Amino acid sequence: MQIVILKDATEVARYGADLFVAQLKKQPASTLGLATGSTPVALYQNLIEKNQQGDISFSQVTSFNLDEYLGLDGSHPQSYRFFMNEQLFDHIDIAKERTHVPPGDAQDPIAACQEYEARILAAGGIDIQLLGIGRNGHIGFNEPSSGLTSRTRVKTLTKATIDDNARFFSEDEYQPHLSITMGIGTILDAKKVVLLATGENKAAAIKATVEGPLTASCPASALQMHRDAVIVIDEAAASELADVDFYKHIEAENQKLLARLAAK
Ligand SMILES: N[C@@H]1[C@@H](O)[C@H](O)[C@@H](COP(=O)(O)O)O[C@@H]1O
Repeated sequence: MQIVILKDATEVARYGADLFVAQLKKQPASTLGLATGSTPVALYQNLIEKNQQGDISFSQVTSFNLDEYLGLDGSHPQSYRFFMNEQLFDHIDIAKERTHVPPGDAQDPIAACQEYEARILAAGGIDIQLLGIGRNGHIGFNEPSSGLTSRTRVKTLTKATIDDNARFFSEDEYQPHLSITMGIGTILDAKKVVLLATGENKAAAIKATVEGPLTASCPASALQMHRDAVIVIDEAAASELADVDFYKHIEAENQKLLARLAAK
Protein backbone atom coordinates (compact mmCIF):
# COMPACT_ATOMS: atom_id res chain seq x y z
CA MET A 1 0.00 0.00 0.00
CA GLN A 2 1.17 3.48 -0.82
CA ILE A 3 -0.04 5.94 1.83
CA VAL A 4 -0.18 9.57 0.70
CA ILE A 5 -1.01 12.11 3.42
CA LEU A 6 -1.87 15.60 2.19
CA LYS A 7 -2.96 18.86 3.78
CA ASP A 8 -6.64 18.95 2.84
CA ALA A 9 -9.46 17.72 0.61
CA THR A 10 -8.40 19.98 -2.28
CA GLU A 11 -4.92 18.41 -2.40
CA VAL A 12 -6.41 14.91 -2.08
CA ALA A 13 -8.69 15.52 -5.07
CA ARG A 14 -5.83 16.93 -7.16
CA TYR A 15 -3.49 14.04 -6.35
CA GLY A 16 -6.22 11.48 -7.14
CA ALA A 17 -7.13 13.25 -10.38
CA ASP A 18 -3.47 13.30 -11.46
CA LEU A 19 -3.36 9.49 -11.19
CA PHE A 20 -6.34 9.25 -13.55
CA VAL A 21 -4.82 11.84 -15.91
CA ALA A 22 -1.56 9.85 -16.01
CA GLN A 23 -3.50 6.66 -16.78
CA LEU A 24 -5.47 8.32 -19.60
CA LYS A 25 -2.32 9.82 -21.13
CA LYS A 26 -0.56 6.45 -21.03
CA GLN A 27 -3.60 4.53 -22.32
CA PRO A 28 -6.41 6.62 -23.87
CA ALA A 29 -8.64 3.52 -24.24
CA SER A 30 -8.54 2.77 -20.51
CA THR A 31 -11.24 1.04 -18.51
CA LEU A 32 -11.96 3.18 -15.46
CA GLY A 33 -13.64 2.03 -12.25
CA LEU A 34 -15.63 4.90 -10.75
CA ALA A 35 -17.24 5.68 -7.42
CA THR A 36 -19.97 7.84 -5.94
CA GLY A 37 -20.36 9.57 -2.57
CA SER A 38 -19.29 13.12 -1.77
CA THR A 39 -15.55 12.39 -1.67
CA PRO A 40 -14.94 11.86 -5.42
CA VAL A 41 -16.86 14.99 -6.50
CA ALA A 42 -13.84 17.32 -6.36
CA LEU A 43 -11.71 14.77 -8.24
CA TYR A 44 -14.37 14.66 -10.98
CA GLN A 45 -14.31 18.46 -11.17
CA ASN A 46 -10.55 18.29 -11.75
CA LEU A 47 -11.05 15.74 -14.54
CA ILE A 48 -13.83 17.84 -16.15
CA GLU A 49 -11.51 20.87 -16.20
CA LYS A 50 -8.65 18.89 -17.75
CA ASN A 51 -11.03 17.46 -20.36
CA GLN A 52 -12.48 20.85 -21.22
CA GLN A 53 -8.96 22.31 -21.52
CA GLY A 54 -8.14 19.54 -24.01
CA ASP A 55 -5.49 18.02 -21.77
CA ILE A 56 -7.18 14.59 -21.61
CA SER A 57 -9.89 12.81 -23.57
CA PHE A 58 -12.44 10.22 -22.50
CA SER A 59 -13.53 9.47 -26.07
CA GLN A 60 -12.06 5.95 -25.98
CA VAL A 61 -12.79 5.24 -22.31
CA THR A 62 -15.05 2.51 -20.91
CA SER A 63 -16.23 2.89 -17.32
CA PHE A 64 -17.76 0.72 -14.63
CA ASN A 65 -19.24 2.09 -11.43
CA LEU A 66 -18.89 0.24 -8.17
CA ASP A 67 -22.48 0.09 -7.08
CA GLU A 68 -26.10 1.16 -7.32
CA TYR A 69 -29.17 1.16 -5.09
CA LEU A 70 -31.47 -1.74 -5.86
CA GLY A 71 -34.95 -0.36 -6.48
CA LEU A 72 -33.97 2.95 -8.09
CA ASP A 73 -33.81 3.37 -11.84
CA GLY A 74 -31.29 5.70 -13.43
CA SER A 75 -33.71 8.61 -13.70
CA HIS A 76 -34.13 8.77 -9.90
CA PRO A 77 -32.15 11.76 -8.55
CA GLN A 78 -30.66 9.61 -5.75
CA SER A 79 -29.58 6.82 -8.08
CA TYR A 80 -25.86 6.52 -8.67
CA ARG A 81 -26.46 6.57 -12.47
CA PHE A 82 -28.08 9.98 -12.09
CA PHE A 83 -25.22 11.13 -9.85
CA MET A 84 -22.57 10.03 -12.37
CA ASN A 85 -24.32 11.77 -15.27
CA GLU A 86 -24.60 14.98 -13.26
CA GLN A 87 -21.18 14.96 -11.63
CA LEU A 88 -19.08 13.69 -14.54
CA PHE A 89 -20.47 12.09 -17.70
CA ASP A 90 -22.59 15.05 -18.88
CA HIS A 91 -19.52 17.32 -18.84
CA ILE A 92 -16.90 15.20 -20.62
CA ASP A 93 -16.45 13.64 -24.07
CA ILE A 94 -17.26 10.10 -22.90
CA ALA A 95 -19.56 7.82 -24.96
CA LYS A 96 -22.49 7.22 -22.58
CA GLU A 97 -23.07 3.73 -24.01
CA ARG A 98 -19.64 2.74 -22.70
CA THR A 99 -20.43 3.92 -19.15
CA HIS A 100 -21.76 1.17 -16.92
CA VAL A 101 -23.55 1.44 -13.59
CA PRO A 102 -25.18 -1.69 -12.10
CA PRO A 103 -28.89 -1.66 -13.07
CA GLY A 104 -30.92 -0.69 -9.99
CA ASP A 105 -34.12 -1.55 -11.84
CA ALA A 106 -33.06 -5.06 -12.95
CA GLN A 107 -35.95 -7.55 -13.12
CA ASP A 108 -33.50 -10.32 -12.29
CA PRO A 109 -30.80 -8.76 -10.08
CA ILE A 110 -28.83 -12.00 -9.74
CA ALA A 111 -28.52 -12.40 -13.51
CA ALA A 112 -27.68 -8.67 -13.75
CA CYS A 113 -24.76 -9.14 -11.33
CA GLN A 114 -23.34 -11.99 -13.42
CA GLU A 115 -23.72 -9.93 -16.56
CA TYR A 116 -21.91 -7.00 -14.93
CA GLU A 117 -18.95 -9.23 -14.10
CA ALA A 118 -18.96 -10.58 -17.67
CA ARG A 119 -18.92 -7.07 -19.10
CA ILE A 120 -15.96 -6.05 -16.96
CA LEU A 121 -14.13 -9.13 -18.17
CA ALA A 122 -15.06 -8.47 -21.81
CA ALA A 123 -13.69 -4.92 -21.45
CA GLY A 124 -10.33 -6.42 -20.44
CA GLY A 125 -10.68 -5.70 -16.71
CA ILE A 126 -10.44 -2.40 -14.86
CA ASP A 127 -7.19 -0.45 -15.27
CA ILE A 128 -7.70 1.95 -12.39
CA GLN A 129 -10.43 1.81 -9.75
CA LEU A 130 -11.48 4.81 -7.66
CA LEU A 131 -12.82 4.16 -4.14
CA GLY A 132 -14.23 6.13 -1.25
CA ILE A 133 -14.72 4.52 2.13
CA GLY A 134 -17.63 4.30 4.55
CA ARG A 135 -17.16 5.07 8.25
CA ASN A 136 -17.46 1.33 8.91
CA GLY A 137 -14.72 0.55 6.38
CA HIS A 138 -17.03 -0.41 3.52
CA ILE A 139 -15.90 -0.07 -0.09
CA GLY A 140 -18.55 0.07 -2.79
CA PHE A 141 -21.43 -1.34 -0.77
CA ASN A 142 -19.34 -4.20 0.64
CA GLU A 143 -20.37 -3.90 4.23
CA PRO A 144 -18.48 -5.48 7.17
CA SER A 145 -18.61 -9.30 6.95
CA SER A 146 -18.45 -9.20 3.13
CA GLY A 147 -16.46 -12.05 1.66
CA LEU A 148 -12.93 -10.94 0.85
CA THR A 149 -13.09 -12.70 -2.54
CA SER A 150 -16.73 -11.77 -3.29
CA ARG A 151 -17.93 -10.82 -6.77
CA THR A 152 -20.69 -8.46 -7.95
CA ARG A 153 -23.86 -9.32 -6.03
CA VAL A 154 -26.86 -8.02 -4.12
CA LYS A 155 -25.92 -6.69 -0.67
CA THR A 156 -28.04 -5.53 2.23
CA LEU A 157 -26.96 -2.20 3.66
CA THR A 158 -26.15 -1.79 7.35
CA LYS A 159 -28.09 0.65 9.50
CA ALA A 160 -24.93 2.79 9.79
CA THR A 161 -24.68 3.16 5.99
CA ILE A 162 -28.42 3.83 5.61
CA ASP A 163 -28.16 6.53 8.30
CA ASP A 164 -25.02 8.05 6.73
CA ASN A 165 -26.68 8.27 3.32
CA ALA A 166 -30.07 9.46 4.64
CA ARG A 167 -28.89 13.07 4.16
CA PHE A 168 -29.30 12.61 0.38
CA PHE A 169 -32.98 11.56 0.64
CA SER A 170 -35.89 13.75 1.67
CA GLU A 171 -37.92 12.62 4.69
CA ASP A 172 -40.85 11.08 2.84
CA GLU A 173 -38.67 9.58 0.10
CA TYR A 174 -38.11 5.81 -0.20
CA GLN A 175 -34.50 4.98 0.74
CA PRO A 176 -33.37 1.56 -0.53
CA HIS A 177 -31.92 -0.98 1.90
CA LEU A 178 -30.45 -3.15 -0.83
CA SER A 179 -27.77 -2.56 -3.42
CA ILE A 180 -25.89 -4.18 -6.26
CA THR A 181 -22.16 -3.82 -5.67
CA MET A 182 -18.96 -5.06 -7.21
CA GLY A 183 -17.47 -7.57 -4.80
CA ILE A 184 -14.20 -7.18 -2.92
CA GLY A 185 -12.69 -9.76 -5.28
CA THR A 186 -13.90 -7.70 -8.26
CA ILE A 187 -12.23 -4.59 -6.80
CA LEU A 188 -9.00 -6.46 -6.04
CA ASP A 189 -8.83 -7.55 -9.70
CA ALA A 190 -8.40 -3.92 -10.84
CA LYS A 191 -4.82 -3.26 -11.93
CA LYS A 192 -4.56 -0.16 -9.76
CA VAL A 193 -6.78 0.98 -6.89
CA VAL A 194 -6.98 4.55 -5.58
CA LEU A 195 -8.86 5.11 -2.33
CA LEU A 196 -9.62 8.68 -1.24
CA ALA A 197 -10.70 9.70 2.24
CA THR A 198 -10.98 13.07 3.92
CA GLY A 199 -12.15 14.32 7.28
CA GLU A 200 -11.95 13.13 10.85
CA ASN A 201 -15.05 10.93 10.60
CA LYS A 202 -13.04 8.60 8.32
CA ALA A 203 -9.99 8.41 10.62
CA ALA A 204 -11.00 5.18 12.40
CA ALA A 205 -11.82 3.42 9.12
CA ILE A 206 -8.47 4.50 7.66
CA LYS A 207 -6.61 3.28 10.76
CA ALA A 208 -8.33 -0.13 10.40
CA THR A 209 -7.65 -0.21 6.64
CA VAL A 210 -3.95 0.62 6.85
CA GLU A 211 -2.77 -0.64 10.24
CA GLY A 212 -5.45 -3.11 11.29
CA PRO A 213 -5.52 -6.83 10.55
CA LEU A 214 -6.79 -8.12 7.21
CA THR A 215 -10.39 -8.76 8.15
CA ALA A 216 -13.90 -8.88 6.72
CA SER A 217 -14.85 -6.61 9.63
CA CYS A 218 -13.13 -3.82 7.71
CA PRO A 219 -13.67 -4.58 4.00
CA ALA A 220 -11.15 -1.93 2.90
CA SER A 221 -8.39 -3.81 4.76
CA ALA A 222 -8.49 -6.25 1.81
CA LEU A 223 -6.52 -3.61 -0.09
CA GLN A 224 -3.50 -4.71 1.97
CA MET A 225 -3.46 -7.68 -0.43
CA HIS A 226 -3.40 -5.53 -3.58
CA ARG A 227 -0.14 -4.94 -5.45
CA ASP A 228 -0.88 -1.37 -6.44
CA ALA A 229 -3.21 0.30 -3.96
CA VAL A 230 -2.79 4.00 -3.22
CA ILE A 231 -4.50 5.46 -0.16
CA VAL A 232 -4.78 9.24 -0.56
CA ILE A 233 -5.96 10.98 2.62
CA ASP A 234 -5.89 14.36 4.30
CA GLU A 235 -4.34 15.09 7.71
CA ALA A 236 -7.75 14.69 9.43
CA ALA A 237 -8.38 11.22 7.97
CA ALA A 238 -4.78 10.29 8.90
CA SER A 239 -5.16 11.52 12.48
CA GLU A 240 -5.51 8.06 14.08
CA LEU A 241 -2.60 6.44 12.21
CA ALA A 242 0.34 5.43 14.41
CA ASP A 243 3.05 5.84 11.77
CA VAL A 244 2.22 9.14 10.05
CA ASP A 245 5.84 10.34 9.97
CA PHE A 246 7.03 7.08 8.45
CA TYR A 247 4.37 7.22 5.67
CA LYS A 248 5.28 10.84 4.93
CA HIS A 249 8.97 9.93 4.80
CA ILE A 250 8.33 7.06 2.36
CA GLU A 251 6.20 9.29 0.12
CA ALA A 252 8.88 12.02 0.09
CA GLU A 253 11.46 9.40 -0.97
CA ASN A 254 9.04 8.12 -3.67
CA GLN A 255 8.63 11.61 -5.06
CA LYS A 256 12.42 12.16 -5.09
CA LEU A 257 12.92 8.91 -6.97
CA LEU A 258 10.21 9.80 -9.51
CA ALA A 259 11.75 13.25 -10.05
CA ARG A 260 15.19 11.63 -10.58
CA LEU A 261 13.75 9.19 -13.12
CA ALA A 262 11.84 11.95 -14.92
CA ALA A 263 15.05 14.01 -15.23
CA LYS A 264 16.91 11.17 -17.02
N1 LIG B 1 -21.56 3.30 -1.77
C1 LIG B 1 -20.95 4.52 -1.40
C2 LIG B 1 -19.46 4.30 -1.21
O1 LIG B 1 -18.89 3.93 -2.46
C3 LIG B 1 -18.81 5.55 -0.65
O2 LIG B 1 -17.42 5.36 -0.54
C4 LIG B 1 -19.41 5.88 0.70
C5 LIG B 1 -18.78 7.08 1.37
O3 LIG B 1 -19.32 8.27 0.88
P1 LIG B 1 -18.77 9.72 1.17
O4 LIG B 1 -17.65 9.95 0.22
O5 LIG B 1 -19.94 10.61 0.87
O6 LIG B 1 -18.35 9.76 2.59
O7 LIG B 1 -20.80 6.13 0.48
C6 LIG B 1 -21.59 5.15 -0.16
O8 LIG B 1 -21.97 4.21 0.79
